[in-house]
Amino acid sequence: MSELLESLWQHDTAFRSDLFAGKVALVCGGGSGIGRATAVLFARLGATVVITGRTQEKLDAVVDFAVKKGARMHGFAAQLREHEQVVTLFEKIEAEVGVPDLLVNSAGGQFPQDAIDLSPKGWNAVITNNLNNTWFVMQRAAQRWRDLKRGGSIVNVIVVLERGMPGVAHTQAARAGIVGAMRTVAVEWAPLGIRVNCVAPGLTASEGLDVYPPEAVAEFPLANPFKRPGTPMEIAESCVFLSAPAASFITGETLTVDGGGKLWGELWLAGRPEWYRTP
Ligand SMILES: CCCCC/C=C/C(=O)SCCNC(=O)CCNC(=O)[C@H](O)C(C)(C)COP(=O)(O)OP(=O)(O)OC[C@H]1O[C@@H](n2cnc3c(N)ncnc32)[C@H](O)[C@@H]1OP(=O)(O)O
Ligand SMILES: NC(=O)C1=CN([C@@H]2O[C@H](COP(=O)(O)OP(=O)(O)OC[C@H]3O[C@@H](n4cnc5c(N)ncnc54)[C@H](OP(=O)(O)O)[C@@H]3O)[C@@H](O)[C@H]2O)C=CC1
Repeated sequence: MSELLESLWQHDTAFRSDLFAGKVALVCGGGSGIGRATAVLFARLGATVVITGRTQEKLDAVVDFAVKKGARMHGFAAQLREHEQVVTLFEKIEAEVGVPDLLVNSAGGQFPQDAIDLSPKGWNAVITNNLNNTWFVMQRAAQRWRDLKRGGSIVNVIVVLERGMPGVAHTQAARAGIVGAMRTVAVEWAPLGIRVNCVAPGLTASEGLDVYPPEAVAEFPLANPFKRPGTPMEIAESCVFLSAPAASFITGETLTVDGGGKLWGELWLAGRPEWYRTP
């Protein structure tokens, strides 16, 4: 783990080292994968960072590393599907750290299953985990910014929607909901000085891939024309760009970071069905 964190810390970046000095960044899902890379990058660029997720130990490992590097980072556990926990989380952050200026929502996940077999409980679990949690957090941030008469930036990490994604219909539906909400509030919240954007990663080498069956994993190199997964830092750089002043005129937009997977590639997350095998 410390090797991985060290490589994130050393990774080349185009951004200025004091870009976010004086800012507080909240990264949901910051204990692993894309969220962890984003949190580490914010910390390297001078932000005070708060990471959240359900598992305190995962958060502590990232916080301990960052603090040893001289960065300012805090880890507060929360179940973001529960609105009350989101409200309490914001109260705790404001009391102990300060009001976040920047929000990156990278908390989420799903399991692979053919859509025809999804149970109502499984559908609801994934919708709640990817639509409700993101919405609760972005709305709470916006409410606090409105109350305090200050703006902010929100970046939601979603999935690529253009071609559908066999094996994860539930998550596609949830993320499409986020895009609809994002485009709507980009207009409603512009007068409040709030920008809202999404980053849509392609296949990315994170712990999150551990839930996919071996036959799906074996074909992951077919997901895009580079024939490799992206790295969490390749996604993090886009999250940070959209949070930065360099993106001050960008709102309601989705930035796809998928190595061209939208244009060429195949991804069968629950395994390739017989019909789509070559004869
Ligand atoms: C462009 C490329 C994109 C593709 C690659 C994408 C990769 C990633 O997104 S990686 C990132 C994310 N990380 C994860 O996905 C983490 C793993 N997933 C989960 O934690 C769960 O899937 C969860 C999101 C559903 C967790 O919700 P929770 O409410 O805790 O779920 P339960 O375990 O209680 O299950 C509720 C219900 O859901 C059904 N179900 C859950 N897992 C499976 C499964 N593996 N297969 C089939 N059905 C599943 C099931 O109905 C569960 O109820 P019970 O039957 O009563 O257990
Ligand atoms: N890796 C990939 O190929 C791709 C990933 N994505 C999306 O990007 C996002 C980040 O994924 P990635 O970093 O790869 O995967 P990870 O599983 O590593 O990251 C997801 C993080 O979200 C946290 N989390 C999940 N559900 C909740 C919840 N209800 N409340 C609080 N925290 C939660 C998890 O922590 P904990 O379990 O401790 O709560 C975990 O740290 C996800 O939305 C994912 O679906 C999109 C496209 C491709």
